[in-house]
This record gives sequence, structure tokens and C-alpha cells, in this order.
Amino acid sequence: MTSASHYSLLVVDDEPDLRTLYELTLLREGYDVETAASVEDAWARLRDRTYSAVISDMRLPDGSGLDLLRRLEEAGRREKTIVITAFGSPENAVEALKAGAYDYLTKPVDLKQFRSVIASALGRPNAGGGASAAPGSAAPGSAVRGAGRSAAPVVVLTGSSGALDRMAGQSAAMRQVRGLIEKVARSMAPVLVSGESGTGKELVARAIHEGSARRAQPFIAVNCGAIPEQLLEAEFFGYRKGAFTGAAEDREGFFQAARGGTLFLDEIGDLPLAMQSKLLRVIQERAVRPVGAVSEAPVDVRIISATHKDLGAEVQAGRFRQDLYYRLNVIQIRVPSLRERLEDLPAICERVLERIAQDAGVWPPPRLAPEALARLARYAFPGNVRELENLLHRAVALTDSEWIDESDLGLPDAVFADSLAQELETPVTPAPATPPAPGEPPLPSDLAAYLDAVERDILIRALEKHRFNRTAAGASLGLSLRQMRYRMARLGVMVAEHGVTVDPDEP
Ligand SMILES: Nc1ncnc2c1ncn2[C@@H]1O[C@H](COP(=O)(O)OP(=O)(O)OP(=O)(O)O)[C@@H](O)[C@H]1O
Repeated sequence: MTSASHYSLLVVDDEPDLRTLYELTLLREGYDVETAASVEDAWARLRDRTYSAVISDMRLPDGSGLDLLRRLEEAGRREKTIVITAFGSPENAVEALKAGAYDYLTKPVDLKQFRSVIASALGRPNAGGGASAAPGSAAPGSAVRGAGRSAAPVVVLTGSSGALDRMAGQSAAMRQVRGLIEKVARSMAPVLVSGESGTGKELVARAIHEGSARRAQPFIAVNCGAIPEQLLEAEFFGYRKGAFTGAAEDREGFFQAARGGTLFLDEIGDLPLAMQSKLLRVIQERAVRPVGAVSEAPVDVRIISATHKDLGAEVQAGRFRQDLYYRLNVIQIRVPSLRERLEDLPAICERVLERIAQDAGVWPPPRLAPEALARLARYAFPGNVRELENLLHRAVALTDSEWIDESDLGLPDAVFADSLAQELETPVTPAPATPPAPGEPPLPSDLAAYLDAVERDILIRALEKHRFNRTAAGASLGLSLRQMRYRMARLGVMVAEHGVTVDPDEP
């Protein structure tokens, strides 16, 4: 482990007594410490050299800790920043986290917590004041996979499995998600990942963990909806021997198991209100009290939560605590549905097929025939990437060649009628009947193919008119971007580098 003297810290506070207290605490830990009393004083030092971290009070005589933070961000500096906010001003803390602070502390500063937060910012293990799970070891929480559960509520990840590498797709939406992952990985800020079921929310959480200084510590994924209500407290916070019938020995909970690492709370919207209050307390206090224990113990855990529900609406409906929502939702990452990024479909299929082949020990991986891909692109995928994975698993099992064709997909025509109606979100109304006029062209022999050709032509003309911008072209036709994308995918119309291309295999 790197020795503490290799880390240099800058402490910024205008109160001499506090400055000395922080300085002495950190010197005792073995760090190299310098101090400053104002924004300008701090900036003058930062111009001369770099530090491992900057710890700044929020209120300074010539500005605020946020000003300092923003200057560091603008200059692209790598120092981790920790701000110290006045008690009872959570909005300042949230603002600091959004501006890029690694973490915040509230006055009066608890020195144990102070040391722990700084160690955590520097990526030094054993932050949190208690015994930490050894890096790379299986955390004790893995033992909670109880018998009789319908879905395993906990998954423990140690080491790296390359979640970012697993994440295929270069659509604008996915590029934005990746950018956010990289940005938030550097801080301790709580993240709320939202998105429909199966979109890849857990993959995002893992990628954040793997990109953070906590990567060598455990990643504990908990499905909040899969744990019986009466067991929640013991599972989350652990218990002491004799705390209740059957508690034959002390056991750690998810929080202790995730010590120094990341706790991923999936389906957070499923937590009952009573448990929400207890979770809020732990987040505020950064300490947990196991069931049956007399005192709390500090714990350093980063929380990432996920939901497929509209948590804001859950708050409105009184089913989710507003204060907890506020704490968890400092940074939100929305993972788009597969329908909204159909352009990612080929890349995701390829990646998933590679994985399936690898797991089965088969190489090269099977490939999708163009008409099979076109058929997939017409489907609405209510279960998103997970549904696509299942479908491809089945298709690989069915095909006896290197190619997966339409018939291997097992997508009956009926599902497309449903998908189309769902996607368009508007009732399909028949066109008003017009009386035939003399000299009109003959009636088409295949109405669907005829209308497709007309629609394809209109889409292409609108795209050309609007310089291949799908949003503008769609709007000119009264379509949302989503509807436009769907129609383009259905008709095999693609925007390429130098114009529009049409997949000739499409109807
Ligand atoms: N962009 C992607 N590229 C390749 N595979 C992906 C992608 N996104 C998700 N997956 C895969 O899809 C599956 C579902 O992803 P994940 O479990 O992260 O979704 P989720 O949103 O957390 O689901 P749920 O809401 O049901 O908990 C996983 O096997 C994951 O690896």
C-alpha cells in the first residue's frame, strides 16, 4: 500500500482553530499537509503545485468552497475535493457533489469520519473505522442467499469484470450514459440509475464501481424487492447473536459487507416506508447499528440505487420518502429503452452473441442474417436488452448453422401488431374513404407493401430536406424522434455518413 506521506493535502478554512485541528489530525495520519485561509490563498498554492486532495470549508471570507471547486474543475485538475458544510444545509452538500466534489462533511466534523472520508477519497483501504473486507475477498454478505427465496437478492462482485466493455452501443444516448459513468466514478455522490426493466441499470452501477477508487473493494448488489419485509433490517444492517430467535451468531449485513466499496440497491422503489426511514438515517449518519447491538459503527459505503419506477411520482403518491429521494438522487443516470436506441441493436446483438458463444465454448459466434436483424428492429422489446439476450439464447439453441435467420427468432407476427400499437402511442385511425375519381391509378395489389413504399419515400424526402437530422425531419411530419426512429427501422431506412441508405431486404 502507498504510504500516507505520499499524499499531499491542502486544508482551506478561515478559522485558525479548526484549521489547526484538521491539520493535526491529518499530520497524525502521516499525510503531508498544507493550509490556506481563503479562496485566493488556496488558489495561489494550487497554482504552484498539485495536491492529492483539497479539503475546504464551504464559507470562506472571499467566496465559497464551491468557487474553489469550480475553478479546479474548469482547470481540469485531478485533485479530489471534499467540502465541509454547515449543519442543516443539505442543499449545499448536494450542490457540491453535483459540481464534482468527491464527498462532503457536515459541521461539527466528526474526526473519525473526517479521517475515513479522506482515506476513501485517496483510495486507501480500511476507510470507515472498522475492519474492512480484504480487497478481492468474498464479502460475508454473500452468505445471505437464503433458502426459499424466489430471486437471489444479493450478488457480490469482487475484482473487475469489465462492465464498460460489456456495454455495447454507440448511440448518442449511450455515449451520454458512458460520459456520466466516467464523471461520477470519480466522486462519492449517490447516483440514481433509472430506466425500464432490463435496460442495463446494474451494468451501469458496476461500471461506476469499476471506474472508481473503490474498485478493489466489494460491489454488493441487492434486489430490494426480493427480500421479505421482516428480514430487511437484519439483512441490511446485520445482527448480534441472540437478537432474535434463530440468531445463533453475529452476522454482518449488506452495509458491512460493502465496507469500503459500493452498495447497489436495485428496485429501491420497492422498499417499504419503515425501511426507507432506517436507510435514510444510515446515509445521514454514515453509521449502522446491527439489530440487537447497543451502538452504531461507522461504515464507508457508496450507494448507487436503481429503479424502473418514476420515483418522483412515488414521492407524490406518498409511497417514497421525499428526503430519501433527495439524498439518493444527487446524480441521475437514465438508461434509455432499447426502442429508443435501435441503432445500437446490431452492436448489442453482436456482443451478446459473442458472450453466448464464449460461455458455450463455441467459436466463431453465430451471426444474425440481415432479415433476422431487420425483424428484431421491428420488435418493441418491452423487456429490453435482457429480453433480447433470452431471445438470442433461444435462437442459438435452435439454429444448426452459423447463421441465425428469421425463423430461429421465434417472434410470431402477432407480436409486431402489439409492438407497433404500443410504440406509436396513438390509436391507429383508418384514413377517410375518398370516392374514386376518373383517371386514378389502379388499386395496388398489395396494400401494405404499397403504403410502406409511400411512407419510405416520404421519410427519405423529409430526411434529405432536413439534412438527415431525424428529429427535425420527424417534427416536420408530426412525429416524435422515437416514432421517426421506429418507422425508419421498420422500413430499413438508415442515415449513413453521406445520405440515406435503404436496406433492400426490408418490405
Ligand atoms: N448495452 C449493452 N450491451 C450489451 N449487453 C447489455 C447492455 N445493456 C445491458 N446488457 C445486458 O442485459 C442484461 C440486463 O442488464 P441489467 O441486469 O444491467 O439490467 P437492469 O436494468 O438492471 O434490469 P432490471 O431492471 O431487471 O434489474 C445483462 O445481462 C446485461 O449484461
